[in-house]
Amino acid sequence: MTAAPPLTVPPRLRVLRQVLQDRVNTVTAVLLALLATGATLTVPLVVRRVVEDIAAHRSPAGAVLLMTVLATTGAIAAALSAFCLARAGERTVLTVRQRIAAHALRLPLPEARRAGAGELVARATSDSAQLRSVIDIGVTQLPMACLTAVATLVVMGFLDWVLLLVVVGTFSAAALAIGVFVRGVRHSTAAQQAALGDLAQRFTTALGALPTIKAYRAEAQVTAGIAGCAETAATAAVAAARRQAFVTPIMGLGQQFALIGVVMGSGVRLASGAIDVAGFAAFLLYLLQLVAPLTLVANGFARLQLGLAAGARIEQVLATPTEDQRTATADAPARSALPVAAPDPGARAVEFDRVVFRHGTERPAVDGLSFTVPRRGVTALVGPSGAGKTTALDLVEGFLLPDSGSVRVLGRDTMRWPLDRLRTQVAYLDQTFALIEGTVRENLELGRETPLGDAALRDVLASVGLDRVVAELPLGLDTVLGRGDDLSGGQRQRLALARTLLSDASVVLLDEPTSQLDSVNESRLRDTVERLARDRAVLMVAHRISTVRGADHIVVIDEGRRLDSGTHDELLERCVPYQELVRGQATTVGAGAGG
Ligand SMILES: Nc1ncnc2c1ncn2[C@@H]1O[C@H](COP(=O)(O)OP(=O)(O)OP(=O)(O)O)[C@@H](O)[C@H]1O
Repeated sequence: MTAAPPLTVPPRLRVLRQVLQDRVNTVTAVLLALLATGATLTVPLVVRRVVEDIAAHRSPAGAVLLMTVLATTGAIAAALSAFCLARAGERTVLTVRQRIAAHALRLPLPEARRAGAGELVARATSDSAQLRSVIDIGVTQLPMACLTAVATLVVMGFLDWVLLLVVVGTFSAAALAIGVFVRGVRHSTAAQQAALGDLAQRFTTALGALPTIKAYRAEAQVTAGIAGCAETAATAAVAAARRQAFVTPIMGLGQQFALIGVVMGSGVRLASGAIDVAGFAAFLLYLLQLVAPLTLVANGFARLQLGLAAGARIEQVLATPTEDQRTATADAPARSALPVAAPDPGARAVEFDRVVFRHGTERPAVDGLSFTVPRRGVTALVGPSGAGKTTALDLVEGFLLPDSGSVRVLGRDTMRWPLDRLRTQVAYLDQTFALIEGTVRENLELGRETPLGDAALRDVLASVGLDRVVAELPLGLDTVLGRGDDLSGGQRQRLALARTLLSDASVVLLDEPTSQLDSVNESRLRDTVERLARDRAVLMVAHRISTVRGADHIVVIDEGRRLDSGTHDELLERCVPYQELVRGQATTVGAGAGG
C-alpha cells in the first residue's frame, strides 16, 4: 500500500499554539491542578501529625478533620481542573477543525488533489481529535505529575535523605528500563496515523466510485485494500501498545524494590534516631504516592507522541500555502495583497501569450500556446483528447499558474489578479458538473451574496429545460439533492449550466457542456449560449462538432499548441486536423453530427 504523497511544506508544530487560545479555561485548569497537587502533597504530612497525636495520647480529631478537608478539596479541584481542561481541549479541536476546513478549501487545486480528499478529511477528524491528548497531558498532567514527583522527593529528602537515595536509585533503574521500551512509540504512532489517513483516502475514493465497484463485482477486492490500511493502522497501534504496556508494571516493580530497600534500611535509620516512627509512616505514604505521578510521566510522554504526530500532520496541511498566499515570484506580494485594479475595457476577454504549463510532468500539457478570445461571442477550443483544452481553461480560471508566458483576462495577467476578483469576472462550468450537497436553490445561488427570487430561478431553469423536472421534485426548489432525491447525469449537467448562466461574469468558460445532453437539449444549449454571448465572452471546449460549428471563432489545438483558428467553414477548408476531427465524428455518429 502506498502512503499519501507528502504535501509541499515540511511539518512544524505551530498548531500547538492553539493550546493557549482558550486562556481562561487553560489557566483555571492549571490553577486547580496546582491546588489539587498541593492538597495531595500535604496529606501525608497531616497523617504524620495524626500518628504523633496518637503516640502522645492527644486527640487526633483536628488533624483528621484537616486531612479530610485537604483530601476532599484535592479531589474536587482535580475534577474541576479536568473539566476546564476538557473544555479548553475541545475548543482547540474545534478551532483546528475549522481552520483545516477553511484552509483545505483554499488550497491550490493540484495541492488539494495531491493531498487527497480522504487524507484531508482524516486530518480534520481523527488527527484533530488526537490534539486533545497534547492538551490534556501537555498542559496539566505532565507538568503536575513532574511537580508532584519532584515535590514528593524533596519532602522525602527532608524526612530522610538516606532512604531517599534508596528510592531514587531503584526508580532511576526503572526509568532506564522504561526508556528502552518507549523509544519506538513515536514511530509507531506516526505510522498508525499515516495508515488511518490512507484508510480514509481509500474509503472516500471507493464510496465515490461505488457504481463502478458494484458493476465490476469488485466489493471484495476494494474492501481488501481498505482492510489492508486498517490492518497497518492496527499493527502500528499494537506495536505502540506493546511498548506502553511495560510502563506501569516496570514502575510497579520499581516501587516494590524501593519498598523493600526502604524497609530494610529503616531498621538502621530508626535505631539511629535519624527518623522517628511518625516520620517513617509519612515517608512510606509519600513512597506509595510517588508511583502514580512517575507512571503518569512515563505514559504521558508516550501518549504525547500521538498528539504531536497528529499536530505535525495538521501543520503540514496548514503550512501549505493557499491560492491567495501563492506568489507569482519569490519576491512578489501574495495575491490577497495585490492592488485591486479595474479590468481594461478595451482589452480582449482572454489572451494566451506563449503559455507553457506542465502538470509536474516532463511533457508540457500546454506548450507555447497563444490565442485570444474577443470580448463578445463564442470561441470554441477543439482538439483531440489530451490536447490541453481543460488545462487551458484551468489557466484562465487561475486554478493553475503558467510556468512561462502569460494568461491575461480582461487585460490583466491572471498572476496579478486578486483571485476573488478574477473569479467574479470568470464563470466556469467544469467537466464534472459537480453539485454541492444542498437544495436546488442553494446549488443555483452558490457563491451569490444576495438570494435571487423564485421567478428568476424558474426562468433560468426553463432556459435549460429543467423547470418541469424541478417542479416535480418533492420540495421543488427546496429539495435536497445528492442523497435520497437526485437528478440524472444530463439533468445535473443542465443544473450546473443554469448556475453558470446566473453569473454576472464577463467571461464564461464551458468545458464539455453538451457531453451528456440529447439532441433537443444540445440545441437548447446552443441557443442559450448564443444569447449569453451577445454581451459577454464564452470560451467553450466541446468534442461534438455540432456544438461548436456555430461558434464565431474556433481555435484548434493539439499537444498543447495552437494549430489554427477561424470559423467552421474556414477550418474545414484549410485545417487538416480539424477536417480529421469532423470526419472522425461523421464516421462515428453520421454525417449530421459533423456537418
Ligand atoms: N492532474 C494531472 N496530472 C498530470 N497530468 C495531467 C493532469 N491533468 C491533465 N494532465 C495531462 O495533461 C495533458 C492535457 O490534459 P487536458 O485534460 O488539458 O486535455 P484535454 O484536451 O482537456 O483532454 P480531454 O478532451 O480528454 O478532456 C494530457 O496529456 C493529460 O494526461
